[in-house]
Amino acid sequence: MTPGTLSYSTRLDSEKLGENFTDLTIVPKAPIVISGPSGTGKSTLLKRLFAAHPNTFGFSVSHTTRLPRTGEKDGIEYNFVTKEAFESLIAENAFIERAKFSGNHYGTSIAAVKDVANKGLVCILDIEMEGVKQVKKTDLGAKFIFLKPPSMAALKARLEGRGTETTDSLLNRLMQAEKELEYAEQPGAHDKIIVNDDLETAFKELDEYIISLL
Ligand SMILES: Nc1ncnc2c1ncn2[C@@H]1O[C@H](COP(=O)(O)OP(=O)(O)OP(=O)(O)O)[C@@H](O)[C@H]1O
Repeated sequence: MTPGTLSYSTRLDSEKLGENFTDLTIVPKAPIVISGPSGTGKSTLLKRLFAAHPNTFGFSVSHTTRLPRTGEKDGIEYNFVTKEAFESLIAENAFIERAKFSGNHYGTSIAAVKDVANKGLVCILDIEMEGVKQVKKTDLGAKFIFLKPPSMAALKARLEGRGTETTDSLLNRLMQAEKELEYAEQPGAHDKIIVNDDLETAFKELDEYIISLL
């Protein structure tokens, strides 16, 4: 079955049976975790994946203490919260994973993951290395995909090209990238490693792998 066929028939079923319906025969029980250095292209590829398969996947909306970038909306890209609010959620054990990165807290709440499943969608978790390690400790049975940049030079160029980083945050992200790449080298760290060099090729590989899980 081609990905196109799958997407089309899923959309038809949804239209016939209700907005939130997804054919349970093609929905895995486990979330799919995608990680990789900041700037490697996770958001870019996931946007395409969601567009190619409407009514199939959902993001859990993470919490963060970092400030919204231009155009980002609360509750859409992230739940933007204060440090105090984030700490209260930690105390309530609300998170399945959380990490501090570039001076800011990020976290995925259990409620946010459940919200996705409650809509009949497969939860895609876009998280960083410490989060991956923490999800591995749970019994969610997640599948782990690592998105790798073709080189550190390409990663730096992408972060610079995105225009979102200061000199400091760029350096922090590149240092963190080295750690992520080192972790990804460990056998069994991820179920699938995809190099995002040519965007079309990387998308095809990601799409085919994910469809093979459904
Ligand atoms: N294959 C590619 N070739 C060239 N540029 C790319 C490629 N994939 C993504 N980019 C560009 O690289 C930049 C970073 O991509 P993106 O924001 O998707 O990364 P990310 O992994 O989601 O980062 P973060 O973890 O910081 O959110 C963007 O400007 C994007 O357009």
